[in-house]
Amino acid sequence: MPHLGRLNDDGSLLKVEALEKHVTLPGPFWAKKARRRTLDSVSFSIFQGELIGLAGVSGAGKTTLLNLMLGLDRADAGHVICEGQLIRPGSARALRWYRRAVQYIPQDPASSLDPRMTVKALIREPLKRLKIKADHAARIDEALEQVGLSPEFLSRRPDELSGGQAQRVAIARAIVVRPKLLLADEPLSGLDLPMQAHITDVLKRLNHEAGIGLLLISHDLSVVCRLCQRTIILDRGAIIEDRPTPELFDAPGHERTIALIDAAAGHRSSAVNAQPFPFT
Ligand SMILES: Nc1ncnc2c1ncn2[C@@H]1O[C@H](COP(=O)(O)OP(=O)(O)OP(=O)(O)O)[C@@H](O)[C@H]1O
Repeated sequence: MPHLGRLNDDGSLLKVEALEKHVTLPGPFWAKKARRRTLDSVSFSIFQGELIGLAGVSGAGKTTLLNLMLGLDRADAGHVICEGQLIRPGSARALRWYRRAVQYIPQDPASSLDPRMTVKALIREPLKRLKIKADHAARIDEALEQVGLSPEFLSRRPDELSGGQAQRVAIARAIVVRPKLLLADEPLSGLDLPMQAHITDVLKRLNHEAGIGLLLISHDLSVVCRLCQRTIILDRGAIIEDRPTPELFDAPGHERTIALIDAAAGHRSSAVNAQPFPFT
């Protein structure tokens, strides 16, 4: 499929339209299996360069939605659309254009980085896999610099990296293909506060300087409010809020949002060297 570079009919880069997903619950082999709805008519659009937070408690359906948006799983109803094309599971070749446009940052970089590979080989790997014809060495240097790592890291292996350095390598691997959008699954979890602030700055800079959009998935609204202009709250598989972040914090429209804001404020106040919580 050629990379057409056009937008969806509503002007968005990525559109999620009335997505439904069910899971079949385990039970005795003779019984009719019960089904539970994990996504319920989920719709939203992501426009070029937007910084969006997708928040919800554990079990809200964030991972289920992410897997559909990445074309790793098939919806029971509804669509994911990018550049006017339906996104669904397919061969690596068929999805190559999409992987160039939309990249994924995993939750646990340490376990997603092949321990046998050097940082240089790890960052080069998506360029090779996606058959990107460019000066690979120059792209690798550029990506490393964008995440604030010096060239001395190129020869290191994952077990020679701290958690924050490994996360920056994971981000470098995602941006080396020059995507339009990053889908990041809890990218700050497991990092201390200074490193969280550093990675937040890296993601902000990528947005300002390279125009890369972000869908940041997190259960923690304190992370979302530092980075994202718009916040979507997912609750029991359905979107209950989709609003500008300051507005959501000023006047939350749902009791489940208030609970998430209270939890986020609690995280901040219990943290050493906590910075002021911007919207409370
Ligand atoms: N394979 C499965 N079998 C049964 N239930 C499942 C399966 N996968 C997901 N679920 C259920 O679907 C719901 C949504 O799960 P999902 O992992 O998408 O939530 P989440 O918001 O990502 O949670 P977390 O923040 O803990 O990762 C949960 O109730 C979960 O128990």
